Amino acid sequence: MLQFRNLTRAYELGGERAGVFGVSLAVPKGCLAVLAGPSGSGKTTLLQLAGLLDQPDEGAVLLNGQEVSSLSERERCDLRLRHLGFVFQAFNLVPVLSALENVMLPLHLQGIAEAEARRRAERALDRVGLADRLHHRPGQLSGGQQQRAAIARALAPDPLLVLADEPTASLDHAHGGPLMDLMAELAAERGATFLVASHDPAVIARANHVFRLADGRLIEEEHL
Ligand SMILES: Nc1ncnc2c1ncn2[C@@H]1O[C@H](COP(=O)(O)OP(=O)(O)OP(=O)(O)O)[C@@H](O)[C@H]1O
Repeated sequence: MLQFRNLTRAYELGGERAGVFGVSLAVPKGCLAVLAGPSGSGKTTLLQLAGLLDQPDEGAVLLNGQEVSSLSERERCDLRLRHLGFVFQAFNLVPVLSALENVMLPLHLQGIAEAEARRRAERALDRVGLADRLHHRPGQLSGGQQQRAAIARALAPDPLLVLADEPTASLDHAHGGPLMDLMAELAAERGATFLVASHDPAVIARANHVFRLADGRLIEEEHL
């Protein structure tokens, strides 16, 4: 489903060279894959390349066999809107909108009509256990509930690929595991592919595939 072919994205700062170097990997459809590694190992850089938010210096990103990293900005933007979902460490929900309105937002951007957008958003929030919190604003939800709303927002448009950067980092330990269980269930039931960057053992323990990075290079792969 997602492939990196010999990806290099180098940053030069103060005479130091950092980034990711020659990374090749493949993530099959419907699986929960984790990019693991210490701070600075290149996890976010790879997620940004997979999310078409950045372009590699060398190599290619393929989605369903199609080379997508060299498409125009407009084409990449369109692919992002239609086929990719994002979950961030800090949830990134719009504070003045309710949970329901937050989840409806990407559906509106796709041009989906109001009633259908509402139906899909309600279904997505119900699936993540927030049926009784539709009209709460983010500030009226707990951290775990906000992250579940963010997952509902990422999944409501039915993306091929969901990218999550340290999704459990703002949650206490008791909430990280159940959140990952939910992602694993959603990956299996919807055939959506999840690529998660994390150094949280609770996240890594639930992955189907673990790609370990160090200093911008892939050093180990585990298929569980
Ligand atoms: N825009 C940039 N300019 C210069 N260097 C950068 C830039 N973005 C990332 N880097 C460097 O590239 C390396 C990889 O960074 P990246 O953010 O991908 O790591 P990470 O594994 O996600 O770390 P963390 O777990 O701390 O988020 C780091 O050494 C970082 O300092």
